[in-house]
Amino acid sequence: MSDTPRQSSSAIGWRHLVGALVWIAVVAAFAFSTNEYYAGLGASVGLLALLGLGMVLVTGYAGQFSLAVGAVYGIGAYGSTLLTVNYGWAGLAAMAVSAIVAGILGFALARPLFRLRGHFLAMATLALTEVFYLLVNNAEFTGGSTGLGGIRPLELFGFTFLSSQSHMILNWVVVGIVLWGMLMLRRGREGRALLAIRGHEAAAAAAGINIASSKARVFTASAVISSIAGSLYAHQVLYVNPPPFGLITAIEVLMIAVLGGMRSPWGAIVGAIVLELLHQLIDATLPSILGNAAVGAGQELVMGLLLVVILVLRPDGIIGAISAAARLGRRYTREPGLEADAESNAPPGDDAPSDMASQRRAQDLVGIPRLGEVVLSAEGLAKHFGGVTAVDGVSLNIRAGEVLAVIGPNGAGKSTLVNLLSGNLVPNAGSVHIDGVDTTAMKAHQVAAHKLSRTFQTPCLFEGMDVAGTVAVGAHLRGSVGMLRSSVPTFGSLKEEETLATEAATALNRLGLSRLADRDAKSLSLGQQKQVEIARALVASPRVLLLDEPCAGLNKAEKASLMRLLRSLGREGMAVLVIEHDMEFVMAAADRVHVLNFGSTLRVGTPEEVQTDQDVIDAYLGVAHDPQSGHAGHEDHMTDEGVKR
Ligand SMILES: Nc1ncnc2c1ncn2[C@@H]1O[C@H](COP(=O)(O)OP(=O)(O)OP(=O)(O)O)[C@@H](O)[C@H]1O
Repeated sequence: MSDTPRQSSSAIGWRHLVGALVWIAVVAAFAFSTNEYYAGLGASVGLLALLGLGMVLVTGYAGQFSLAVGAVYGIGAYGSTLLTVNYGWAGLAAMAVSAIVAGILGFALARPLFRLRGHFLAMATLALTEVFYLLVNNAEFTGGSTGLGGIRPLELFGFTFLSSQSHMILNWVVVGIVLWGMLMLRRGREGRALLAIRGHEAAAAAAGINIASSKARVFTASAVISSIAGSLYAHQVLYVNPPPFGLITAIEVLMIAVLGGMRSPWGAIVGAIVLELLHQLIDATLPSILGNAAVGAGQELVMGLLLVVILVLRPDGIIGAISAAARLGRRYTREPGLEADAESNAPPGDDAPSDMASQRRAQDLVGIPRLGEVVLSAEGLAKHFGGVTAVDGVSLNIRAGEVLAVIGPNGAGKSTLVNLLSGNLVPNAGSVHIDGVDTTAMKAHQVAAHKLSRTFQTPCLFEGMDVAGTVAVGAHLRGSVGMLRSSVPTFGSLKEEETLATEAATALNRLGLSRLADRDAKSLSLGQQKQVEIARALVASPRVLLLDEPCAGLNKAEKASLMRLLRSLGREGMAVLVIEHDMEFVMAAADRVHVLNFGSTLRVGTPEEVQTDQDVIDAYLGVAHDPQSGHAGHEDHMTDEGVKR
């Protein structure tokens, strides 16, 4: 199952309404058919599911491992408590203000926090939870370790939430709303952006996604959700003390998300329910095995072991396992021949409705420089990595309608040069201008907004995303729907989503990839992945296109089609820079060739001039240059094109 189901206006409507009614009916049926004790348990599981949803949002969607959940849960609980007990506020107003405070704090802390990665981020966010715990445990105004009581139950439209049944229904209605919002978010532009960030930050930034801003917004949203859970807790238990807001809760919520599956919001729901069932099972069986005294320690031991087993065997959790089984089922039930059909990949450009593509390009390129005008110019670019000078004073121009090939031996600085042009790296010296605008110090997403798109030497696709979703990420800057409008779709946001999906389909069609639209992009062959990246770059309608070794993994027919595609892009006025080791391709496709050696420019000229230049032959083409194979006499090698900054 792909993480990126697409959204259309038909996706919202009666099916969602029916889903909501079924959700409420099931929750109400459970609440009213059981006793106070189990309804109370159901209410607690609802709160844990809500906290799990917050974690899935920030960790599962955006890939940022945060354990700040204890602290924000506590902000909601203590905020509601203090405002209602000390100032006599109504519960709903206290809940709203606490959520706003948690959101503001989340937003303020997000930027410094998300400079950290992996376990450093986990440690820092865990420290936040611990600091909050120490604060409320020692401060006088929070009642210290004794806590605070006297909280009033929640009242809504004259109804007072007193019974466990009412708490359960309220909690699960809130869970349902957040679940729906998160499912909607995942289907839209902002959800795709988060999944792209999770998958590959450099590629996400190159597609125009503002990574820092997206992370800050998702952390804010997660803080608001956890804070609401805290407020609900306070108004249901009517007493708060520090223990529920510490380390143990953070780990329990992590356990829920891991058990259920981080990738889907359903994981939080399933994880919370299954974890509670496991608790019940252990409570029922452990005393007879270990004796009553060891039950607490035994619980923790069993849960810890379970966490390790899940992480080793099924890191995508129960929902991941269900999805894998469903995929397997689909494969067996699929009509014979369909799979083979999906495998067969028409060469790029062959099934492209060229008139449609040209029409779209013509629309997109209104107002851009005329053929031959300089679109991108770089002056004296230099980049050092410690003692290594990767690029040393390189200057170049790319003109509208031309294909400029950059060639040179391995390690000559070609990829570094592209990273400098695209904003993925900041130069130590020199400047870059696009359409006269100085983009030298801009970040990759800002450069992308100046109509520069790129592909990577090693395809940078996104885990769990299908081909259509991957390409739609490239259209990020063509849309404007933000997180809130993605989560609560409106007619306008759905319309925009349909437009982006159409744009992605057009780009896929142009590359001959339409039949692969539903396939997991990372499961494709290297050549197909390279083409998906080109489609992702093209859907942004760039003025400058940078291709890093696009021929790697392509067969002869696919290379010929790529050549045709480059020519047609040239005719449409795009400025193309292509790094390539395949000399036959370079000589046929390029208008000019820029030869790099040891980070410096060795020669610039037409393919014919460069091909016969003795310095170029000595440095790169060499005696081993084989016109049959078309490859220069140097071994290709792949480097990981991660975030190099
Ligand atoms: N992030 C980095 N840290 C340190 N050194 C780097 C980094 N990126 C590139 N280099 C070095 O800079 C030099 C140029 O590397 P670059 O990848 O730009 O060369 P290239 O011409 O693209 O090579 P290839 O054709 O093999 O891809 C190499 O010596 C490489 O080891």
